[in-house]
Amino acid sequence: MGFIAEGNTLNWEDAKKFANYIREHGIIQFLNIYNANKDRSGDQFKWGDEVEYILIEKDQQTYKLKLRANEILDKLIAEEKANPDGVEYLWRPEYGRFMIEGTPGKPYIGLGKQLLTIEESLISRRKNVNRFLKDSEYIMTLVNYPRLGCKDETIPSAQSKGVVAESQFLSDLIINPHFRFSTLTANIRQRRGKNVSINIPMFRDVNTPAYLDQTSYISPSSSREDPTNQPYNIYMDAMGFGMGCCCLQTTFQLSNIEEARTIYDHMAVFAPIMLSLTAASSVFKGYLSDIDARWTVIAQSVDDRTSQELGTQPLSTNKHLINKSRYDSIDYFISRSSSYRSEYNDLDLVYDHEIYQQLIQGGIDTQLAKHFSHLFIRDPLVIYSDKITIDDQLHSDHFENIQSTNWQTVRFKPPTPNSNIGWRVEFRPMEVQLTDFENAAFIVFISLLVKAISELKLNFYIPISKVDQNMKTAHFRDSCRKSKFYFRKNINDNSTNDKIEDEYELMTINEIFNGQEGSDFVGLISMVRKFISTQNFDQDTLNLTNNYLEFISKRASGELLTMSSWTRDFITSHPAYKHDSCVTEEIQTDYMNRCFDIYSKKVKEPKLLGSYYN
Ligand SMILES: Nc1ncnc2c1ncn2[C@@H]1O[C@H](COP(=O)(O)OP(=O)(O)OP(=O)(O)O)[C@@H](O)[C@H]1O
Ligand SMILES: N[C@@H](CCC(=O)O)C(=O)O
Ligand SMILES: N[C@@H](CS)C(=O)O
Repeated sequence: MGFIAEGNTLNWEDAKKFANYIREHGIIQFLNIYNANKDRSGDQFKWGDEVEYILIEKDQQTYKLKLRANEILDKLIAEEKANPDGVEYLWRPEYGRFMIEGTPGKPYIGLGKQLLTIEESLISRRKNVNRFLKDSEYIMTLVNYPRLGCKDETIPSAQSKGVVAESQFLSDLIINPHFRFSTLTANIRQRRGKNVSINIPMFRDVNTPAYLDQTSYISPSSSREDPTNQPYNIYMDAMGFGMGCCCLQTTFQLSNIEEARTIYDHMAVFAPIMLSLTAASSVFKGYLSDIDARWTVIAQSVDDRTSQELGTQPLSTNKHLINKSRYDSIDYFISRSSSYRSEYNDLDLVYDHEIYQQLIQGGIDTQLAKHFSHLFIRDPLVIYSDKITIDDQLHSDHFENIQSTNWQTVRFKPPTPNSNIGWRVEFRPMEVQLTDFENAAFIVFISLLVKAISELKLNFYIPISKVDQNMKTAHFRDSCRKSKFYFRKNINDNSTNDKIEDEYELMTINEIFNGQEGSDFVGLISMVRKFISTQNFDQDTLNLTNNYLEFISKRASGELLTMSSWTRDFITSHPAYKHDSCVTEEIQTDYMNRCFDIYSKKVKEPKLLGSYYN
């Protein structure tokens, strides 16, 4: 969840008048934070996870999205307010009125015995919410509700075409009632000048017609010339289709700013790899899609760029031609470590030159100045009317405003003013998994990897343009088993003698994790094992991490399916499936039943989980 405050928000016409003010003061606030914290060192390795859930109501026949997560959240937050230091979990709003986000009550410290508690914490986190649910209500960790946008999929049932999203498929009622979320929705749409337009390829099965109108998206008046009305295309028109998706994030506090900058870069290289390995979203708006991951759907769902910024009209009122959505992969590496080479930053970075100068004059080095002046090409979207003039020494609201609406694969997070929190990196690409076992496995794996990078001085650099190509590849159907990703051949090598093109090659996810036959590349699982061998883990922790690593190794090898592939298999072999890409209510119900039975251990699903989840 991004930066949130109480109060009234400005509509776009009013908000844009303050854009320059917010940016300028956002940078002043950042400089204050930077100067107070640039030399801090020796911060503990603290870290945490964020898991997003959807709220479902199950009756005998169907599963529907329940639009009252906000009511449950009110109760959870009341408990937190009454006992701020004593609650085991922190609960936060998410975009959908059917969503909720949970994090540990306090960050974990160090790596060791507490790894044993992660899965247990995820299990009891659900129970913590269950206390406030009715018998027929459940929270599930599904990336997206398969038929979101089809008729009658919510309780209460809701009509489309509200004034906020103006969507022909989604009601405004699905948006969390906190002002942040409706303001984001309306202001993105108004800034852009029209509805967002999300287009993803449909899976073309033998009976899939070129034009499908299961959700009647082809309105009688719309023409086949319309880019949103192309054959074999799934068209969605609202922020909720993207930000209604759930992810699994992890955040790490590193010992000092330099370590954080280095971890940021290496984890950015990992983002597409982990997106592919955790892929868990292959159905959108009731259709089987030809992509396996949510990322592009969210990217398109919050793309507020104007025609000028997109280059279809000459720049006049806007300042920059912008190559990506606010939600996208990062464009720039920021580390000053010895393994960094400027050639890795091979994208033509768009950044605000005035902000850049402000940062340089404030004492920031060119690399970090470029990073933040790149984030600050964006306008603030949510401005709270009574929090415009604030004390820049005490607050960071304006900085956080821009920072937290740059939803990128990794986020470099400076310390929070007036707190003991240090420099952090948030890893954001992973898709949430069906079971707490899988979520725990990925949380633990990423935490071990982050530590291994620092302690074993691993080097994952490849040119950032190749990371972008990997990001595209990660979406391909079954990319985890079938695609190849650019990856560094020698991750122990921090020398800089080779030609850049000789440093990397195309590898499968299996090779990246399990090593390459006939080469020195041993794979990440071995690297993480090597790191573990340097830690004095007790036997229980060793057994646990071993179990998780074996599971991840099998996902990577393709022996176990990703949730996306498993979902495709389930749907295409369902007796009611007509090989026309349509996921009907009947199929969805059986699918959700199956997910539910797997999660609650009523059935085993070895194709997805092997024998690891019993
Ligand atoms: N000092 C810390 N170091 C590392 N991680 C922390 C620290 N404090 C909290 N976290 C973890 O960071 C995650 C996000 O917490 P935080 O309160 O920073 O959220 P946020 O600002 O809403 O994040 P987001 O960047 O997702 O908008 C949680 O997993 C939490 O456990
Ligand atoms: N739900 C979003 C992330 C929302 C956020 O930025 O907190 C995702 O799946 O990536
Ligand atoms: N949850 C995200 C997307 S709406 C945020 O609050 O920034």
